[in-house]
Amino acid sequence: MSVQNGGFSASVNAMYDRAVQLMDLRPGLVKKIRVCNATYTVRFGVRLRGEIHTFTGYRSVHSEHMEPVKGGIRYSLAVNQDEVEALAALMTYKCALVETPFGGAKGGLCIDPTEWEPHELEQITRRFAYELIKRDMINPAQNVPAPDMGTGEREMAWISDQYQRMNTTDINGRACVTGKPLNAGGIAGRIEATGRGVQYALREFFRHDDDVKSAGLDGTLEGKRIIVQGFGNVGFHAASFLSREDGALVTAVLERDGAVQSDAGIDIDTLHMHIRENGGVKGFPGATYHEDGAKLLEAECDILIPAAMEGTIHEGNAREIKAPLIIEAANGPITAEANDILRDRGCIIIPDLYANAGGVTVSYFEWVKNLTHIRFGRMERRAEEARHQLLVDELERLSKNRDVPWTLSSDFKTSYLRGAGELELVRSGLDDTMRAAYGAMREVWRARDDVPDLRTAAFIVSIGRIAASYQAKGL
Ligand SMILES: NC(=O)c1ccc[n+]([C@@H]2O[C@H](COP(=O)([O-])OP(=O)(O)OC[C@H]3O[C@@H](n4cnc5c(N)ncnc54)[C@H](O)[C@@H]3O)[C@@H](O)[C@H]2O)c1
Repeated sequence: MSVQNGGFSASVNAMYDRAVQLMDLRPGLVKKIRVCNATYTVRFGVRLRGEIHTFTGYRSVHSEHMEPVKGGIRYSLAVNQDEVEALAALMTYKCALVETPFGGAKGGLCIDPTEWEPHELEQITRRFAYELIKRDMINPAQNVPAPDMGTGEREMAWISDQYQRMNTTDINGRACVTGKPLNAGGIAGRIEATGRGVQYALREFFRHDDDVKSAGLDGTLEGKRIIVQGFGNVGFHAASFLSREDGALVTAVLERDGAVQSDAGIDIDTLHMHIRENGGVKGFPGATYHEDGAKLLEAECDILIPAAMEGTIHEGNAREIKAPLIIEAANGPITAEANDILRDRGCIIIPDLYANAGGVTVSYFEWVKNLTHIRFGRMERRAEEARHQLLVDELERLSKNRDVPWTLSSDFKTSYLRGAGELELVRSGLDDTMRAAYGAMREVWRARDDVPDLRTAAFIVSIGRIAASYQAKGL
């Protein structure tokens, strides 16, 4: 694991401790919120290629102040207990910040998914899910996973199906996991939700001139030079939306096998295709290849988007980073030590708790959709249409009256009656969530001289809400 000085959990806890020092909370509650409630380790065997292979997996529950608990399942050889516990803690704080009614959890399996064929991965995933389901560590009311590094909608479909086979009478079975394909109970816009959320977070930041000036920048996202580390689900979608829809210029992309750089901007879709066909960025035409990809974290740019994994910006390279604005699309990409070095140099960091909350926000919509058993948007559309129809009829009746000097245009009617489809509802719900959470975080940051950065402000908002939830329950 690349997080330095004591591990990922220590880094998250250091950030937590800084925030609680600025709050008025009882010491017992401070400790209760910080500790990880439970971590389950499972070792299981699967017969593959004529051999029994033993795998190690984890499911960690950080906080059950709200249930179900929520958090992705990661497939990576680097997965370990400290990592899942840190990620579970971040889920607790993230859910509170964006007001999704979940506690925090995370899971992981020590595996390199590229080493296995899809049918083998299915066997492994179903067996891992079986181990967790039989202990209620996957359950629509208690513990709801989602995709993370190395997993996607395919794995979520297998997990959902495994749960439903083992719980045939649970009518809410599909809600046991989110991030499923659309035809298996998923929701429009979930795959790209985290990248979309990064885009909405940056748009919100650029709506506040003071904040933009604090980073030494000006204007809008148009023409801003962006460097992206990690071109997976989150990094690719964020880069794609920001370049296609906001006019930003992605000048470098860093991947496992190196980095590609072009001051004229990289075509995101072409690079995506190149990586699919070649397994890495090397050989991408029209851009300079650098074997030491991580070195490009230090290149000149306006916005740096670490979207790979934790701890890639640490004490060892933080002084060399030139980006005035960093948005943490990954979880924990900046260690606690690096955070302070960067802040002291004037860099503004939009923290992970907020920046990558798009995934869990849209997962919440998917969970609600599964529990209601109705396509998101369908009810709303009918109700809205009926309401609008009444209004339109009334206005039309009035307009026929000679005393009223105007008539309704057909454009007005069309747009008023269009209603909202699932994707529109998901996007507007996500946008609303990202704006509200930024507002809450920013208010604390700007109102208090003792709050040094957006991250501390985010923790203060989130811990305050978790504390209120525990207190309301009478703990
Ligand atoms: N998928 C989600 O919905 C979601 C939601 C919230 C947060 N996150 C976080 O975002 C990060 C990325 O997740 P993802 O789902 O996009 O994973 P992914 O597996 O789809 O993509 C990760 C990408 O990063 C690359 N990578 C890994 N290590 C690297 C390194 N050291 N340098 C450069 N590139 C590297 C991988 O090759 C891969 O392309 C993780 O920290 C994850 O916890 C993901």
